[in-house]
Amino acid sequence: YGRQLRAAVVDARQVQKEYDYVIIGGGTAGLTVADRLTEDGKSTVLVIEYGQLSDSASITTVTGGFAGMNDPKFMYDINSVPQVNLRNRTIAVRAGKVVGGSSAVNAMMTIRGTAEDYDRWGSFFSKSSHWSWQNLLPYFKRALNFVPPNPDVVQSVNITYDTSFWGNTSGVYAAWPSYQYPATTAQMEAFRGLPDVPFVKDSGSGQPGVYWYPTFMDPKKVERSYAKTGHHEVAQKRPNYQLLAEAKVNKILLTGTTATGVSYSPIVSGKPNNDAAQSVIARKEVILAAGGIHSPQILQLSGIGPKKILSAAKIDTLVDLPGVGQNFQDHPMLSSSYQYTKFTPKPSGDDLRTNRTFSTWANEVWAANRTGPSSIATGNAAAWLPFPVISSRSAALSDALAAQDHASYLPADTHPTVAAGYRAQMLSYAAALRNNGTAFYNAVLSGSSTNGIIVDLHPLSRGTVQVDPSDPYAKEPLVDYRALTNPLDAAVMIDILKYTRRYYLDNPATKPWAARENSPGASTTTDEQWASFIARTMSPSEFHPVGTCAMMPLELGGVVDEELKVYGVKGLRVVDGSVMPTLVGANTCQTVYAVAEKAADLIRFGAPKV
Ligand SMILES: Cc1cc2nc3c(=O)[nH]c(=O)nc-3n(C[C@H](O)[C@H](O)[C@H](O)COP(=O)(O)OP(=O)(O)OC[C@H]3O[C@@H](n4cnc5c(N)ncnc54)[C@H](O)[C@@H]3O)c2cc1C
Repeated sequence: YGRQLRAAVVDARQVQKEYDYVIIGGGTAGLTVADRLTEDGKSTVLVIEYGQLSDSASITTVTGGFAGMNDPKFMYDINSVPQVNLRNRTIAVRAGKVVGGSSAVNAMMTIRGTAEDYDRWGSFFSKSSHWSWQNLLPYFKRALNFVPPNPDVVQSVNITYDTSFWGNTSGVYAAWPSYQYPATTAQMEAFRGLPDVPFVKDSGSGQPGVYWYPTFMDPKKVERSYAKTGHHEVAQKRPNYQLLAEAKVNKILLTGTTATGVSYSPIVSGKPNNDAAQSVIARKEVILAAGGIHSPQILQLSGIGPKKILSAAKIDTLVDLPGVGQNFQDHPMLSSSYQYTKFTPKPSGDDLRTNRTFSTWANEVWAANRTGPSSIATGNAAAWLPFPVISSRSAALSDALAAQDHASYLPADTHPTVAAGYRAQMLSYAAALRNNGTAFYNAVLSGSSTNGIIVDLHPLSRGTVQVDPSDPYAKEPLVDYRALTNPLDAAVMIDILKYTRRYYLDNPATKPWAARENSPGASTTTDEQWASFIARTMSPSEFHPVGTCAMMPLELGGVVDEELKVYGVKGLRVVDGSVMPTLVGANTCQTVYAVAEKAADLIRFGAPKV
């Protein structure tokens, strides 16, 4: 074999027999790791990605932030199993199927969790774990290239930031639109009308509060900045990097309990052609980076997972690993809705629809030099608040959570180690519910007279992602959020919704804007009514699937260790959102980049000495 590979983007016929590393999934994490591992110019890397390599405008467009996820070419087509506690509703499971993965289709909100979220991960191992806020901070800095907002925008809307939490070397940008609505600032300031709300100078500081945050955007091109532009396009200049797009990985090949390669089928006319299936050898490691939904599926298809699930699907169990596909988490989105009837701050997002002069100006400056309101994706301000700030019963809910029989809220046949891990997580959350280090409440500010999304940042229920026993290799996995199975989730969500009502209807700072509650409406007053509203309307997904290959100790149901190595298997790591043992109180993409940066160092240099 040669260290010098041929073209960087290859088709199945050009794939070599062997590489040092084979990466499954050319998404957010996979491309980040591939970029770092090829930096030395020597280690050969093949990335295998199901989706296509595309420059489609639905990926690159920043305006509005949702073009990618609305383009079915670039999305998996998966529906959850009916959710018993949500009136049997089925939920669309959204994940990107394209080079760049979900970073190509996400809403470009650039946020990290709080320090406590990352310290929690390490706490499941030991006090001296190298998974901590302090240890991840350098990787957050490496992960993104922060370009400050224009001084005129900073001045016009009072954006604050602190570059000490950011770096400027990555190919992936955290940048700012060239315009912000002053109405957004007014909505932020209106949180001062309620007690104890912290205001934070920079979104990267690891503190909860009300703050501005950037956009995954190339500030010169004013286009989406993501794993393809920031990592693939860097790595493809190197002779030791190759990407095979439009190929579906079927399974990881094991010799004994050592991962030695990968088998895949080229995609032809949109479908895997299994008659043309091939395999490729990984001399050093296989790196699984297929995301929170598909990484557990691929492990299970490879014979690594809970024996019971694998047997039901007629897959030979090579490594009985009970945690694979368990511990599934995503951020629930709540949907009460408000409308200000006398929204005075100007300009606001409404002006784009209702004010001819403003919208003409907006179109002109966008056409002339890609500036103005059309450079905004989904907005850049939100509130991320600890539970004691939003609820008067934080101590009571904390006590109730600690006292639960936790295992009784998991599926009946859950392995005792997985149940022990769940208990450890719930005890950590019980402490978090009564302190001010973890954000539970998220309200995105719209800059217009209607409200933005409302999110529960730390759900207590745990779902599952398993192979479909009826046809495990061909069908998408069975995704079950098991929404609201822990009854305290409803209690937390009720308090989130009540606080939202308070912000709009019972807040001296928003009073002059005369908000109207469109839903659920004034007749909803009792907790039973709120709970019914939640069951009818909430979505268990903000498209942030994590936890299904959890980095936890084996005795706590973990799938990977602190070096992200799969327990019981040699030569195999998981590096993507699925390794997060618990959700962070933030949209997940920035954390995935940081985890991938750290993983690349673990692979190259081994575990750090702490
Ligand atoms: C619609 C949407 C909106 C979002 N909005 C935001 C946001 O605004 N801000 C934010 O921070 N986060 C957001 N997220 C979440 C964030 O984008 C993800 O958490 C993150 O990108 C996940 O990275 P990953 O590496 O775990 O997986 P991905 O980036 O999804 O990568 C997995 C890759 O593996 C590939 N793959 C899967 N199975 C196979 C197989 N069998 N063979 C070959 N390849 C395979 C997939 O095609 C994909 O490219 C959003 C996500 C979505 C889907």
